[in-house]
Amino acid sequence: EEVLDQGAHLVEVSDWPEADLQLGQVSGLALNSNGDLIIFHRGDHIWGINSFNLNGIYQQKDLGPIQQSTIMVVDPVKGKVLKASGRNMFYMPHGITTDKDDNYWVTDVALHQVFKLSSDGKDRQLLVLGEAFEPGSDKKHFCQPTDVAVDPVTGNVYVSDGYCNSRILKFSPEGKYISHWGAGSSDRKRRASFLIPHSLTFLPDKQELCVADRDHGRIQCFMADTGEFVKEIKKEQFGGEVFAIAYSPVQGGLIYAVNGVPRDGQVAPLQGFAISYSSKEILDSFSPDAQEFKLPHDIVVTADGNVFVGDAASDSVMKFEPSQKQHQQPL
Ligand SMILES: O=C(N[C@@H](O)C(=O)O)c1ccccc1
Repeated sequence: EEVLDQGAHLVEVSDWPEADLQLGQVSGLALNSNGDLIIFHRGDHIWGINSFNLNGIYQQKDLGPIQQSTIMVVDPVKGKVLKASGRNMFYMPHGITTDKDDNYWVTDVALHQVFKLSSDGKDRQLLVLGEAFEPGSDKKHFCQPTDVAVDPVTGNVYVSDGYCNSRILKFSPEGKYISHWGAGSSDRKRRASFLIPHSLTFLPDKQELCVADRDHGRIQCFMADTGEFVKEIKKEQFGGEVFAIAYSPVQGGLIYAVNGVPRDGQVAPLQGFAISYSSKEILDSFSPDAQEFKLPHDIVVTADGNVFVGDAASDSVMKFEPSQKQHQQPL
């Protein structure tokens, strides 16, 4: 179907950021309650074909943790660095999210752990889930966990686990295991099956959790409370891979997504999408005008409709802002 010609079209803000942010592979993006952009990146560590063995065991432990600041707080208007932290803690950063108290929740796919960190610049570990460097699939182990989402009302914590487990786990605010669905869940009602649950976003106005089911090239949404399946959004334009999603409660709910290149070759252009949650229609698609997307890896949307995309291959973050289509240059 055509991209519906209504409302705004997202265009790249080509002069953002003003300064070079000295980023490594950008794996995760988040926003804090002040609207600042939080960037989670890998400094000089690179996820390559030799980073893990076939059992998901990290092979480069002897490199030690990343020395650079892996957590950058950046102002959304100019792209200036406001705060930098996260040194000497991580081996292979992946997902980052904030909770209603502005704590950071991050995943590290080499440590196979989830951390709740203070955002005062001291990175105090307020909660740690999983066992360092020990992959597993029980209630106390993850295998390359990819992302975290936190329900702002209940404080419940959802973890997408991950490259080598294909399940979603639900924990209490204090980190007590509650339930899980996807692989390994016996509960018939929750017969979900994921192929790299890669990104999570919480829908606060619907009390739902949506998952980027990456290699199935689809978005699946569930009741956050029960894990019950609600809906699936799968589009030809995704080309078989959905890497990341974000949500804005405007216009009845908009889901933003970025796609990726499937293992057996590119079948669709790399781009971002704005999708109506209710109609599942693609309302807008967007991509950078100067450089192409290479590995769009995470996406966030601000309260005023600006979108940031982190790219894990071009080591960059790109900003997009809504511009009314009507004022576009005539073709
Ligand atoms: O998925 C991969 N990477 C990205 O998702 C990421 O960097 O998080 C990957 C898989 C195999 C080898 C190399 C990279």
